[in-house]
Amino acid sequence: MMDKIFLNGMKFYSYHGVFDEENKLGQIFIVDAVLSLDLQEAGATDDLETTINYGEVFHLIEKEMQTPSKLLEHVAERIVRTLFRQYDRLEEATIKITKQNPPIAGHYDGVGVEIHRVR
Ligand SMILES: Nc1nc2c(c(=O)[nH]1)N=C([C@H](O)[C@@H](O)CO)CN2
Repeated sequence: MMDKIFLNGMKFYSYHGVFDEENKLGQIFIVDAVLSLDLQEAGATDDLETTINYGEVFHLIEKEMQTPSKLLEHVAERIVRTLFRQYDRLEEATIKITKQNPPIAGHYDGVGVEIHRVR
């Protein structure tokens, strides 16, 4: 199994959605990211340059979340593309985006998408 870096429960106030009200009012989105790469070198050398800095990943994701899209699929795909472009050592990425309170009447914990891409 491949090594992983994860960022769990990132929260952003953004304006993604199919409906006008979502684009105007915005809402909270929760993003979970799992990045697969070989972490042996970082484990052996203790050197941040030999891995992916998850603080930097947070800010890349934050920037993509600030650009409105209609579909969560599109947001997730943009995030993955940005990460692959930025990090040569990244081999696989899983991005999950959850809306906890979309304009859907009913009781649920959240709705959303999860995508997994291999370079
Ligand atoms: N597969 C998807 N279905 C829906 C999305 C989406 O992003 N992906 N979005 C919406 C609305 O924006 C939702 O927030 C409220 O109905 C609907 N379905």
